[in-house]
Amino acid sequence: MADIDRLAEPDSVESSNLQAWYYDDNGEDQRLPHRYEPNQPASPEKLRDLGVLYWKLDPDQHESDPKLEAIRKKRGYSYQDIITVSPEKLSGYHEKIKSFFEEHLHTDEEIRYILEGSGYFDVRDFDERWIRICCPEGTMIVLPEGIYHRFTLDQADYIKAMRLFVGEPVWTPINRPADDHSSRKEYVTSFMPSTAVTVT
Ligand SMILES: CSCCC(=O)/C(O)=C/O
Ligand SMILES: [Fe+2]
Repeated sequence: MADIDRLAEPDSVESSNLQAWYYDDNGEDQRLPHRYEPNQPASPEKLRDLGVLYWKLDPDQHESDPKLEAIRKKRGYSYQDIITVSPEKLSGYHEKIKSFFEEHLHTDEEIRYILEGSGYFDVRDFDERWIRICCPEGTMIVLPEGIYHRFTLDQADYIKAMRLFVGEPVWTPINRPADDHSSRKEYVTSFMPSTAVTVT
């Protein structure tokens, strides 16, 4: 395997230290962890099967990180910017926070690299359960095109994230229901267990 391919490999199921769990929809503040009692962890295999990729990177090096550079090159991420989500830093904070937490999909991957602070991405599995993915500083996460998901800050109310994209960015969320959207159909074909083709 070439160096760039090795460097750009997502964290493996075995090496993963990402924390994810099934979301207890108990009506409390969305920024709380919403863990069941006892907790119901979601395995790295489960996230892999849903098409979620992630890497643990060093945010102090984000301006000259060979691993980030390899990921960017390998996956064609030609665009990047930085977004800070906090009541003080983001104009239209309340509307944006509300829209991030509406269940939606995108017509492209959603790629975020958490440089400071933390938050939660929730992804829907095929049993209609939410899986909450904890994203502390240093997490780079890729949600595949067409996956239903949402985002919330945690109680610290602060995240600074790099957004990456292939080509000209399109941030527009497509709210659920979007089952007939081509991106959703493609996602279902690729990842739903009864339709996905498994490569052995
Ligand atoms: C962590 S960046 C803010 C969330 C966001 O940009 C988005 O599109 C959520 O789905
Ligand atoms: Fe999104």
